[in-house]
Amino acid sequence: MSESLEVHGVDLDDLTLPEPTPEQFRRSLLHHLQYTVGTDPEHASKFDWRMALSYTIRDRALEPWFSATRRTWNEDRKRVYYLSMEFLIGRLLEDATINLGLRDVAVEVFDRLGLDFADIADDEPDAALGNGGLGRLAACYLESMATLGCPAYGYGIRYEHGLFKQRFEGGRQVEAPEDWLVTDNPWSFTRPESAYPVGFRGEVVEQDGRQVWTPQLQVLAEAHDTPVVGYGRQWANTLRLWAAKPSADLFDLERFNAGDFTAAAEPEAWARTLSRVLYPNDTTSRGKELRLSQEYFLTSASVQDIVRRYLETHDDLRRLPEYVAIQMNDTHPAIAGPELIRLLVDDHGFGFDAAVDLSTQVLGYTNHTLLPEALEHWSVGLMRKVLPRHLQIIEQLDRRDAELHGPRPEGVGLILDDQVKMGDLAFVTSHKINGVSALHTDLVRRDLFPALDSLHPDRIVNVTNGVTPRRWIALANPPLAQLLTDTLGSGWETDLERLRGLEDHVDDPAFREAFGATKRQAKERLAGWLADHHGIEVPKDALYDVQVKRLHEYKRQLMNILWTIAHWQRIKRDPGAGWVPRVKIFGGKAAPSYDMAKDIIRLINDVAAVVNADPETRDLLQVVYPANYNVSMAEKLIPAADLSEQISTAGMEASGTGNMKFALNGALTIGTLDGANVEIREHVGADNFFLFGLTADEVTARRNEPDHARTAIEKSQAMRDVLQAIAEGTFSPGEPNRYGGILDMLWNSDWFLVASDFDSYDETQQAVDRTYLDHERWQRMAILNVARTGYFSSDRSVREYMSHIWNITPAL
Ligand SMILES: [N-]=[N+]=N[C@]1([C@H](N)O)O[C@H](CO)[C@@H](O)[C@H](O)[C@H]1O
Repeated sequence: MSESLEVHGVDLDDLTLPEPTPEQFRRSLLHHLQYTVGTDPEHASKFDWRMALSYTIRDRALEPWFSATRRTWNEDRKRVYYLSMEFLIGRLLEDATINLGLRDVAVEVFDRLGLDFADIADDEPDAALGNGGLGRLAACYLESMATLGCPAYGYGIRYEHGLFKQRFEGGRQVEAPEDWLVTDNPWSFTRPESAYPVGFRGEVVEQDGRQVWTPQLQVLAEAHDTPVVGYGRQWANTLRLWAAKPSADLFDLERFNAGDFTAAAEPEAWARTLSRVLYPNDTTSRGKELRLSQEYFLTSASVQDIVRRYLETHDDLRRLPEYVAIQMNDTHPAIAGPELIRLLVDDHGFGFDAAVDLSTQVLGYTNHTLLPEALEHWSVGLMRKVLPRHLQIIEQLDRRDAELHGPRPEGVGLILDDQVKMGDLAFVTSHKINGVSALHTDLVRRDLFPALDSLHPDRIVNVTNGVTPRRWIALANPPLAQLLTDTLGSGWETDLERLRGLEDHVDDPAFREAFGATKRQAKERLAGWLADHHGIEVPKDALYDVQVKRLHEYKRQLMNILWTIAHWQRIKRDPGAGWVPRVKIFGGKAAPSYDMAKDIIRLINDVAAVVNADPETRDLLQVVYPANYNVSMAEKLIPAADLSEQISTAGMEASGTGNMKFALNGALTIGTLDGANVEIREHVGADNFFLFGLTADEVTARRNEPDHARTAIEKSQAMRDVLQAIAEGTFSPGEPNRYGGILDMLWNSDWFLVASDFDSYDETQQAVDRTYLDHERWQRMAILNVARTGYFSSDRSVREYMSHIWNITPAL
């Protein structure tokens, strides 16, 4: 701390904690066990120790948090505000411990107490406040912003229930409410002083030439802050999650006194639903009023908080873009444009044009998908009902845009066919729009916003996704992390391009052996965990072939399980052919209303039941599907993988981020030229990537060929044998038609081209087996994958956002 600061006569420097020596750490831990958790070592449960440890680590997070906040205020630094309906954080304890440089001390202290740090850390529930890649990306970006010293706030919703818990009954997915808040959350601080009214419905009347909106309903958004510590303990940012609270006047006392108790509580109950549960759809928008209300709840509370903070030290809102950047994580917070314009015009007297220009300079929009069903649009009627003032602003924006650009091409406009198009709204109210991989950004420009791109040719830029190496290597894969430090020295954690130094060691047999040992360790750890937590026994010396991600037809888990059946049939035909033992590992949830995805889950489990019980093949092929895939499970699965399945229909996976995590942990990718696979292959080299399948343009062409599915199936003996087996009920004894829907789809539509890519996928899988048998060659390829994927650090992505979109320089 540079100059000492006195507040209330307290020298804040006096508050700093002593260096965390093992002894000091032990004392602080036992202090919290006794005085914060309220128990003693003799009676403490795993939960008690975990809470005491969390408070001990949290203490250390507050220093970089306070100093970062003070520096940002004192130096009047520009801040970025990352608005996202999802933050798939996972667990925080071990991540914070590593970023504060306290893992070794903590492990040592728990050893001396006769306890196991990892076991205690495993007791923490995941904060599953997201569906998949989009939510996890937001979490990786927050951690990178803190590590880089980029002043930032993450704004999200404090869902009482995150993504549902998944279990299997008879192979079928069954959902149960997730309840991470059932026990105290040691990482969050309630900020009742930071609460904002958020209005809904009601009407807008013109008074003295001004539009005055009187909401019919109003809730309170209460802030809950979590420190996000950067690696190195130099900086920490804030994740502010809003909880919906009924404003006092919502309880209808009159009705209550009239004895109509439930009706009296109704408005209150409504208020709470705003932050009750996360919508479980990944890349699908359902257009529900509650979802729109949740999106506005998040956005309005956040934009009010941003303007309030700015006006605390600035009085000229025209300079807002110099101090504030707002990033919209997909269209979910796209109402931010109209909301900021509303505040500037209705509360701060700005003219409409000036307000629009100002907002556009402040806002950035990231598009994460091209899937039509994921592009949000709200009916004009619903928008008028829920947000009448914002609809006025959107209509005015649309008129203004038409005036500015003259007659617009067909299909361009914010409101079309009685629908408000949130993608177009986000585009016209942002100064930069980015896609999340090079291929995706090209498709965003060519297919999603061609007209707007030609009107605003400088707005669309690419920022390829990234992942944080702290969680996805240092935390998830300690043996590999240690080998990297032993080989490259420390520092790779914050400068991942240094992994390239491994290329100098690829020819060293001792290094290859050590590298191989880290993979074996990860496999043994996973096998132990699967046995203990899922009662699943897997061989340790097999090729671990892993596909973990949300269940969606474009991600083609179906093609993977169909190939697994073909492989099983091949082994049965010739068991002695020197097969590479394989463990096929699946993980992933389907949106509860996505029936086809749920059928695919059931098929995978049905195939597993038959294949795993087959005495002829079970030593050569196992299929496992541990239920409830989440961030913590990914941290155990990804380091153990030999083969990473990134097999989406080309042009449909905007980026993928699991693909990056697998490559950084030494898995080889079998994949299509889709999303970031393209760039991973460019970085690791075509020789170190198992490519197959149609390209994005070939996909478009193939879809236009009539009967493309039937043609492809008739050409593939292997696929026909697989479909035959399914149709005969091999995997659904007594119910041969169980998968009639899937078979019908494959023969007659197959929009995701499973049949067209099957043989290419099959040939490539056989090449994988041949390569795996050449142990040294596989090791070399695996080492080169780690060495050449430093580019996919989220630090690199965030630096690009800072320079190309947010115009912010790091404080560190
Ligand atoms: N929504 N959404 N989009 C996704 C993922 N499903 O969350 O965003 C992820 C993060 O950008 C992408 O990696 C992924 O390809 C894309 O489908």
